[in-house]
This record gives sequence, structure tokens and C-alpha cells, in this order.
Amino acid sequence: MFGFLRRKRPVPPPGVPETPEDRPSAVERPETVAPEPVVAPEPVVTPEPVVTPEPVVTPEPVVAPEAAAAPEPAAAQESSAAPAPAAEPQPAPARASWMARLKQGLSKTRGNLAGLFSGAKIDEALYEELETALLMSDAGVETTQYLLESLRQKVRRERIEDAEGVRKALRALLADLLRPLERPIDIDAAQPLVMMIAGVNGAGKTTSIGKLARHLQREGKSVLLAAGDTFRAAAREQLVEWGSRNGVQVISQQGGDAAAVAFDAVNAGRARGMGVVMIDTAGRLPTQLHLMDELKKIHRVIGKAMPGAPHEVMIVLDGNTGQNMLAQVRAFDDAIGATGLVVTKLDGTAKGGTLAALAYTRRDRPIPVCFIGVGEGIDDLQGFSADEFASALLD
Ligand SMILES: Nc1nc2c(ncn2[C@@H]2O[C@H](COP(=O)(O)OP(=O)(O)OP(=O)(O)O)[C@@H](O)[C@H]2O)c(=O)[nH]1
Repeated sequence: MFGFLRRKRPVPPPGVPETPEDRPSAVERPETVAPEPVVAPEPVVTPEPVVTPEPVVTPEPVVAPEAAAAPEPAAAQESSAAPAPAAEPQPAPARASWMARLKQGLSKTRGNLAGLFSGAKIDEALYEELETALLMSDAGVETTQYLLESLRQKVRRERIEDAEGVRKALRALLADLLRPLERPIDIDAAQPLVMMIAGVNGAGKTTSIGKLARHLQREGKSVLLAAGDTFRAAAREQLVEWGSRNGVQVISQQGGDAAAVAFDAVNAGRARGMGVVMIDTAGRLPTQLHLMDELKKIHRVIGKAMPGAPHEVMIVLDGNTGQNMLAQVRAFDDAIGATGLVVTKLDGTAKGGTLAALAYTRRDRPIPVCFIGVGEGIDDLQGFSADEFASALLD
């Protein structure tokens, strides 16, 4: 069980959600290697000269929520592969092994910080070096000042007398600062739980979706993915390919409208009783206003397909981004109301301090960091823990 997934109800027995009835008919799966003998082969070959999915064109999609029970809209194609190995519960990786990877991943940020304390005296020089290290980790001026001032007070108040004590005090302060960012996702909050994923180009959206889907499968959840990145053909193929390798159904549409794909996917997810529907979207910069408008539309249309959805709106951030991450969070949050963040690529960055800035500058309305990624392997994406993060930087 991963710390970042919260359950309310008991986990269904392995394999239950993946009964054949849950699966789409072969008709809808042109890109599959699926073994089913296929009822109607037409869509397989032709890439469906897109019949213009109704929901898309109009801001208020015609199809009412009841459409959920209807068969999936024609324009969307779907792929999935061999019977999902899905619900096979695997032992959660030992937290210790994750800590080791986290520490290793954050080693560049950590190198600037943790090394300062050994054999040091508590004097102005130490505070100055700490200030430089925090700034270099991209914690930002405001957050650095806050941490240093709190540290000085704590050192005085607790009569800390050696550098080792200062290191521990800083670790505790950092963990306290980061704690409001912790939040596991409640994967039983709705059925299906609809998650919309957005972020700038190359932040790691598609990869994170793949990793999350596997974690969710391990928790016994059936997962449906929507290839909503209709701009980049390779992105669609990436998701479809990933889906077929892992036995996850993927709704996609060649050259279609992202909102239509999302709409189809949510309806399909409802009709098939899926546990989670994850909707990928194309990368975009907050300055590309028309693309931000498109994102709002996707969000709106998802709500038409299922009132209350999307239940989770995750913004994926590249950990190398540094302070610009704050502007990205603000822009995406303004557009579609972020419920959580995924910070990827913390491995290989010296800018791990940005999370402290994220916590401090948004202390009035923190947006939780639900997951962090420290590598390309499936288990390199895990739930965020303030204590673990602070410890990986300072122990
Ligand atoms: N080192 C490392 N690489 C990662 C991590 N997460 C994703 N990547 C890599 O980042 C690259 C971009 O990932 P994608 O998932 O394609 O990014 P995207 O946001 O979907 O990209 P667009 O669709 O172009 O916007 C890929 O090479 C991933 O393997 C991580 O935590 N660490």
C-alpha cells in the first residue's frame, strides 16, 4: 500500500474490476493486438474520418449525463491489450528503499545543504553559508529569510550549541513548513474517480500517468486512460503503447478534439464501472492563452459528462523549473483549479528547495504535492512526505 493512496472502502479482490464485461467491445479497439475475434472490424483499419464529436463543438455538450450509460461515442478509438494483469497486488516497495532513492535523487540539492554542518561552529559564517545554500536550492529569498530567522530563534530558544543540533533544527523547521503540502489521494472518493492532468510541455505528464496507473492497478483499481494530448501524435501513441503493454484501456482519437476525448472517456468510464479515469492533456505554457482556454473547456466538458468531475486536477511540474514553478502553479490553478501537484525529475536537480518556496508562498492556500518523481522507473514516483523530504535533504 502506497502512502499516497487513501482508501475508504475495502479493496476489491484482485481481478474483479477487470472482468471481460468491463472491457470494451473489440469494435472500439482498432489499435489492439487484442485476442477477441472482433465483432465489427471497420474502425480497425480506417482512422475514422472524425465525425466531429458533438460535445466538443458547443460549449454546452448536447449529451446529458445520462449518456454515460450509452455505448461509447463513435469517434473515439480505444486500445487495450491483453487481459489486464492489473489488479494483481504486489508488495509495496519497502519505504526504506524509497528513502534511499529519494536521497539519491535529491543528492544535488542535498550536497549544497547537508555538507555545511560537519565540524562547523554556530556563527554568522554558518548562517551565511546556509543562506547561500538555500538560495542555490531555489528556495527563494522570502522563504530563505523565513527559514533562517526561524532557525536563529529556535537555536536561541532551545539553547542549541553545536552545528549538528542546528542541522536537526533546520530539518524539523523544513518538515513543519512542508507538512501542509502532504495529502494522499482518496481513490474511493468517486466512481470513477476522474483525474485531469495538466502542465507545461515535457513536465512528465504522460510518464506520471503511466506510473500512477500501475500503482492504482496494484491497489485493485481498474483504470481507463484518455489520450487528451491531441496536438502531439507521438503523445497519443506513447499512451496507447503504454496502455497496451500494461493492459490498461486507452481512449484516443486521431487528430480530434481533446475535450471530446475527455468526454468520451468519462462516459466510457461510467458505463463500464471503472475505478479511475485519468485524462492526459497536451503540454502548454500559461502564456498561450488560447491553449489555456482550451484547458478550461476540457475541464468544463468533463463536468458535463459527470457532475462533480474532475475530482482531482493535477498539475505536473518539472522539478528543474525552479522558481518559475510558482508562476506555473498560479496560472494553472487560476485556469482550472488545481487540487494537487506532481513534481517530477527531482533526481538530477539542485533545485529541490523550490518545494519549500511552494509551501511558504502559498501558506494561505496550499496546493498539496500529491506525488514526487525521482526517476523514470515505476516506483520512482511516490506520495510526498514532508518528513521524508526534509530528511532526504538534511540527514
Ligand atoms: N529523470 C526523470 N525523468 C522523468 C521523470 N518523469 C518524467 N521523466 C522524463 O521526462 C520526459 C518527458 O516526459 P513526458 O511524460 O513525455 O512529458 P509530458 O509532460 O507528457 O510531455 P508533453 O506531452 O510533450 O507535454 C520523458 O523522457 C520522461 O521519461 C522523473 O521523475 N525523472
